[in-house]
Parts: sequence; C-alpha cells; structure tokens
Amino acid sequence: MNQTSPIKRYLRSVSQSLSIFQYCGRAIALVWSTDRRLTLFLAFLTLIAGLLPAVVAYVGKLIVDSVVIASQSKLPADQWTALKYLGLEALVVAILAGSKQGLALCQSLLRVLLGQKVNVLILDKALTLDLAHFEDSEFYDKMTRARREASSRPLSLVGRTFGLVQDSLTLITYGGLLIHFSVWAVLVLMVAAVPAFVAETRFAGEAFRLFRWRTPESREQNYLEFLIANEAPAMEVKLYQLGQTLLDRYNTIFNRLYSEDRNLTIRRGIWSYLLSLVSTAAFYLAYIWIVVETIVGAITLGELTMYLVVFRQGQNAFASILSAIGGMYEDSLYLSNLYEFLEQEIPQPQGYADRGTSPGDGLRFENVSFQYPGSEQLALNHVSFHLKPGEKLAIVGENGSGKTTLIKLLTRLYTPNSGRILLDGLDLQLWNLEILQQRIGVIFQNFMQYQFKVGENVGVGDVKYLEDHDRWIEAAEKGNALPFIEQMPEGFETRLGRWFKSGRELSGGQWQKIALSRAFMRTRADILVLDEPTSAMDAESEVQIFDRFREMTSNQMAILISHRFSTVRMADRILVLSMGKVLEQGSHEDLVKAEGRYAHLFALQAAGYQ
Ligand SMILES: Nc1ncnc2c1ncn2[C@@H]1O[C@H](COP(=O)(O)OP(=O)(O)OP(=O)(O)O)[C@@H](O)[C@H]1O
Repeated sequence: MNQTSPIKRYLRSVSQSLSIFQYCGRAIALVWSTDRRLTLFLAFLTLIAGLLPAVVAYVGKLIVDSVVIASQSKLPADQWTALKYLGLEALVVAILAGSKQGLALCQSLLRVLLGQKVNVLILDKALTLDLAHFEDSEFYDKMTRARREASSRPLSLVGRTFGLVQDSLTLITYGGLLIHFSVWAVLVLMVAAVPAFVAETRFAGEAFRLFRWRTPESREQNYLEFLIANEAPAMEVKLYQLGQTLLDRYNTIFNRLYSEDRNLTIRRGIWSYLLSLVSTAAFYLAYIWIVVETIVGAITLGELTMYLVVFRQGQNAFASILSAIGGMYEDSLYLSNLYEFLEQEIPQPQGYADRGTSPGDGLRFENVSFQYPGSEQLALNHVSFHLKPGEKLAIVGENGSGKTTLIKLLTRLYTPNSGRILLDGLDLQLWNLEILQQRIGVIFQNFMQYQFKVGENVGVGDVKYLEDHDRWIEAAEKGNALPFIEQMPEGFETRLGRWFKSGRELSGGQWQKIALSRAFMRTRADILVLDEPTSAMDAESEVQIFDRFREMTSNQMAILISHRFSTVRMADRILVLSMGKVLEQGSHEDLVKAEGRYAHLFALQAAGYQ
C-alpha cells in the first residue's frame, strides 16, 4: 500500500502551491520589455508602499510613548518631541498615499501598453500558422484561450506579484517589530497562515482546470452570439425564425457552466473562511498575550499601540496576500496557456529555390494523393496531369470530388501525402514559399468580402500594389467590375459592406466581379486559378469575361473550376474528377467523342437549354 506520511503530503501541497511563482518572472520580463522606465518606477513605489506601514506603526509607538512621558514630566521639550513625532507620522502617511496613487497610475498605463503587446504577440503568431492549424479544433481552442483576457491577465499577474511583494514586505517588517516581543509569537502566526494559503492555491487551480476544460463550450457560446447578433446570419435567423432556439441553446450552456461555477465558488468561500479563522485565532492568541504583558507592565503603552496597529494591518495585509495568491494562480495558468500557444512549434516552410530546374515545363501533378487530417477518405487519389505555360485547364466533377483540394495543394496550403507536384521541373516543397505563392493568383469560391474600400478590395490581390489606382482600374476592367464601380458615387473610394458607416453592400455577382478583378491584379503570376469564378454572374457578364479570357491570360496557365460547361468548353484541356480520382482528361472535343462521363454531363446541361 502506498503510504505517504501526512508531513510529506503536506510538504507536497506546499510545493505545488509554490509553483504559482513560476510564471511571475516571465510576467515581469514581459512588462520589463514593454516599458522599462514604468517597470522600474513600479518596483520602486512597491518598495516604498511595502516598507512605510511599519514606519507608521513605529512612529505611532513613539507618539504614544512621548505623550505618556510628556504628560508625566510636563516639560515643554517633551511636549515638543511628541508634536514632532506627530508631524513625522503625517509626512510618512502623505508619502505612503502618494506612492499608492503612483502605483495605480503606473499600472493603468502599463495595462494599455501590455495589452497591446500581448495581442500583437498572439496575432504575430497567428500569422505563422498553417491552414491546418485553423481547422484543428484543439489548436483553435488554445488560441481562443490565449486571446481571451490577453489584455488583462499579464498585467494582473504583475500587479499581484508586486502587490504580494509589497504586502510581504509589510508583513516582514511588522514581524521585525513583533520579534522584539517574542520570536514564538512570530512563528505561531506564520505556521497558522499556511493552511489558508494552501487552500487558496488549490481552489484557484481547480477553477483554472474548469476554465480550461470548458473552452469548447465558451466557443460555442461565442458562435451562438455571433449568429444572433451579426449582420451576415441575420437574414436566415429571421426568416427561419431561429432566434429563440439559438437563444435557448445559449442559455442552456450558460446554466450548466453557472451551476459548476456556483458549486466551486461556494466551496471555495466556505473553506477559505474556515481556514482563515485558524490564522485569526492565532492572531488573537498573540494579541491576548500582548495585552496581558501590557497589564503586568512588561511592555509600554506605546508598544501596545504599535502591536495593535501591527495586528490590525497585518491581518489586512495577510488577507490581501491570500486573495493575491488565489488570483495569481489563475493568472499564472493563463500565462502558461499563452506561452503554450506562443511556443507551439510551427514547422518552418522548407525550400529556398526561386526558380525551377527546367523553366517553361509548367505544372505537373504526379500521382498525387491527399487525405485531410482526421479524415478516413482520400480527398485526392493518384491524380496526374501536365499543364504547359499558356494552357488553360478546366476541372469538373461532382460536389466533394476534390477540385478545391487540388488547388489547396497547388498553393501549398496543404502538402500531399504521396506523389509530387512540380513547377518548372522542381517539387513545390523545394520552392521558397513566398516566391511560389507570388507566382499563383487564386480566387477561391468562398473568397473574402473585405469591409474595405472598393479599390483595396481589388488591390489585396497583390499587396505590393494595394494602393495603386491605375492597377485597380486595369484589374477591374478585366474582371468586368469597372462599369458598376464607376457608377458608385465615390467610385473606387466607396467602402464596401455594412460594418462601418456609409458602407455599401454589393450583390453576389458584383462581389464575384470584385474577386475576379482581385485575381487579375496578379499580372506577374504565371498560374491563375479561378474556383467557380462566374457562378453568381449574369450570362452576359460571363460571356464578356470569357470572350476575352484567352487574350487577358495569354502567357499564363489558368486553372478553372466550374460547373458551367459553357465556361469549361473553352479550356485546352478538361480534367474530370470523381471521388478524388481522374476519370478522364482531354479537350472538349476529345471528351465528347469519348462518350464518357463528361459527354453525358455536357449533354444533360445542353438539353436543359433546348
Ligand atoms: N478542411 C477539410 N477537412 C476535412 N475534409 C475536407 C476538408 N475540406 C474538404 N474536405 C473533404 O474533402 C473532399 C473534397 O472536397 P473539395 O472541397 O475538394 O470538393 P470540391 O470538388 O471542391 O466540391 P464542390 O464542388 O462542392 O466545391 C470532400 O469529401 C470534403 O468533405
């Protein structure tokens, strides 16, 4: 049987409790790197605010003793001494109040700076993440936990650490005063304080585990809030009358979380109270002892007054140390979370090549297979094709056949599980990622609708020319967006979307034209990928775009994904995908002649127009 002695268990609890201090250093380093002067000032003021209460208590003793002496001797010199001590106490109290005010000031300035710093650290890290990280719910939880409270927790930990130092200094100096009376009194007080300290840290740890465990629920709550109170889902929520159901779900989650919170809070409150009674009892035992010693005349009236202050204030300092520790544990655990996120290893993209081994070879897929993490099915299964510079490839296939996945692999958002993708004869993995991505212009079917100006919405296609007005016009012209942009009162300066004042909403087809123009910003790209580029456009716009498409992209390889065969047939080559496999490939004429799947689908669509 595993028998651990109560002393060992007790020591283990204490050492577990001491682990709260492990993140204090990191928090202080963070604050130090945010603003050195403010941190130094904070430390200096903490020192003053920690030491002065004992000085006040001691001067109090001097006042009482000198008053007793003066009242007995009636000498003006003694009376003057008493008044001088009084003046001294007033001065010390004024300095103490000043230092407390200064502390509050430093903290509120640091809070803003530190909040910004931590948010930037998190966002910087988020920029280095792979797409797969955003799709991994566990990792996403980590990021949500880190972002939540990012602006308040680090400073709160620093504030509490400094507060703890301040209160500990006060207690130590009080102890110094009390030690004159009896070493034993000091020892008894210290030992009596430990159970409350351990209980406090334990409950704080439990609270944190609860907080950590329930991140998925909190995220679901955030999501429900988004559905209920945002513009994008508002239309469906209203028309499908989903509002009340969503709100009920929101309340159910809250009620569950609340009942757990309530239980913990009540248990924590009761235990903290009971254990703090132990230390209060010890305080009062020592207090009785002092009173008795005064009655028998072993200590002076001044000393009694001083110990009275020491006990009253000491208890306050002790209580605030306890609550600081409770909070510090939660703060530390938050920080552990933050660092867990910030220090998560992100595999750095390998590959440094800026050109291929056989320039002009174009793009090759060689037996490429891919499975999404956590999925059992292959999304792409031994896909091979070759696209030469200037050629246009169309990909067709039923929903879920792997078309978009193919593009994600081409743009290196994911890496194939087997097979190779070569650009100009060189495996994509060996290319420098930035250079590779600059060579590819993509619009995805779920492209972003930025709540920016029209011009910027086009400009994001090539961030180097984000603000280049001439390029906007050129790209918008190719994307057939220019006519409606010119009709807007502020043209390219019009803000899009409804999030900001005077924003203008566009129709689905108009947004698609903006997105298409975005792809045409990439004049230097030699591969253009358009995933369902014209699905929301009217027939006339589509014809206009594709009539000129060859001429606009004459030197570029283009990959078009579309369910519209009017668009597809203009491609040099068509790839028919089904369940991740290439069923057939060839030109429109070849495939019609082959009378396979493509011919069947084409006939179906053509029949619809007759
Ligand atoms: N992020 C993802 N994680 C896991 N599986 C995914 C993910 N994205 C797509 N899939 C799965 O991979 C398969 C291929 O999806 P893909 O988006 O490539 O299809 P698609 O041909 O572009 O379809 P559509 O015509 O509907 O756009 C589908 O079975 C889909 O469920």
